[in-house]
Amino acid sequence: MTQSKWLDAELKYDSGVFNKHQVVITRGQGAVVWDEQGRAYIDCMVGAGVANVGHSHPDVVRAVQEQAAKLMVLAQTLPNDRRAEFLTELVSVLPQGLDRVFLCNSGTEAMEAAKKFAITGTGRQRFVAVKRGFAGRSLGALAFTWEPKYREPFGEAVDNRHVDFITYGNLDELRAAVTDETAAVILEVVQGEGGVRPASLEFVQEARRITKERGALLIIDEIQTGFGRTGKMFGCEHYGVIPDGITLAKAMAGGVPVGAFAMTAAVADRMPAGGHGSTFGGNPLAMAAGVAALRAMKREGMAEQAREKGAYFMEKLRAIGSPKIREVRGLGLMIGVELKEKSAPYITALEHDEGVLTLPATPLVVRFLPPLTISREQIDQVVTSFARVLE
Ligand SMILES: Cc1[nH+]cc(COP(=O)(O)O)c(CN[C@@H](CCC(=O)O)C(=O)O)c1O
Repeated sequence: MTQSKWLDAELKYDSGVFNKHQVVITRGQGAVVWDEQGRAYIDCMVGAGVANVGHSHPDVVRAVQEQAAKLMVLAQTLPNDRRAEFLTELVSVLPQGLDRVFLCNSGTEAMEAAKKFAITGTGRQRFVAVKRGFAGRSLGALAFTWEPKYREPFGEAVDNRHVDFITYGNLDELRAAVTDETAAVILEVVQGEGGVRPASLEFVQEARRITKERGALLIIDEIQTGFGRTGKMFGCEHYGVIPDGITLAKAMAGGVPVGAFAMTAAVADRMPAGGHGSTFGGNPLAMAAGVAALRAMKREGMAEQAREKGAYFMEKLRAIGSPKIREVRGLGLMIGVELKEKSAPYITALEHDEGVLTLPATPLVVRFLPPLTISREQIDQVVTSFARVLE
């Protein structure tokens, strides 16, 4: 079969940073995507945890179509009905007190904003981050990203001398690292790219206690755990903790790029006027998609779906009983299967032989991030396929 002209063009003109698969995906609906030959794949990748509401959710599609025909572009200095509607909708689902929002266009931008608001919000310059944490690829966010392979190519341009890294879950290291110079502790309640690792209750609750005690902020990175993924609207809800700030992106607008840093008024009010900004942040097109996505999440009870289906999915994965599986772990529909060998060949076999898309999370883990609307029948298909490739 001749290689696709679309694949040719991407391989020829793309920057080269991505390891390109050999399929060209042209369409998606719900939990399924199709390649240009019309082959269907159950998508447990969804753009690394973006399509929580499913591909091309009809409400999101309609909202984008209508808004595109009305007004797509507007600077954030000019108020807009859709943006106001989105902010109102978002604050209504955020943990109590997080009612001031900086809007941007990606997770890494949300993390950059969080860093700046934390500095002005506390007058401090040091941060505590967690080993295996992933905060984004920009030079500022990379300072909080643990994996050396992401930082080393850029040398001193990634300056993390102001960051103290602690071991995920280590209370003693946490207590020793947070001082009166600490602006914020940054952590994910489930490390996603770091291997799908849920935090312990005591670690997250101690992070909240110790930051309050020492005048630092607790910023929880919900870019991957947010919007129903873990079985609650936000991952921090599992821990009974309300942070001072939350970074958000991925699923927030049903697939249209949006990022945000949601924070308390106490933090927001200490940023100098004009101290940060974003050209595309809060644009009416993305805001319309976000309103539709948030309303669909609530109306369809997607967080509850994730809780129920996640328990079912993990139970079925554990029942495979393969000697190649070390552990099945996760929260809601944020699931990782740690193997006793490299996961890459199995991820490839799932795609090529079984028509199932998954993604890695460190070299040994197969990560499953399906739409929260995936059906139980589709889960069964995925599990059967996974059992087959493990044989
Ligand atoms: C927790 C978390 N924080 C921040 C980011 C950065 O978001 P963005 O700037 O929108 O990509 C991501 C991306 N997570 C994916 C890593 C993507 C990459 O390799 O880069 C992932 O988990 O695969 C996260 O999962």
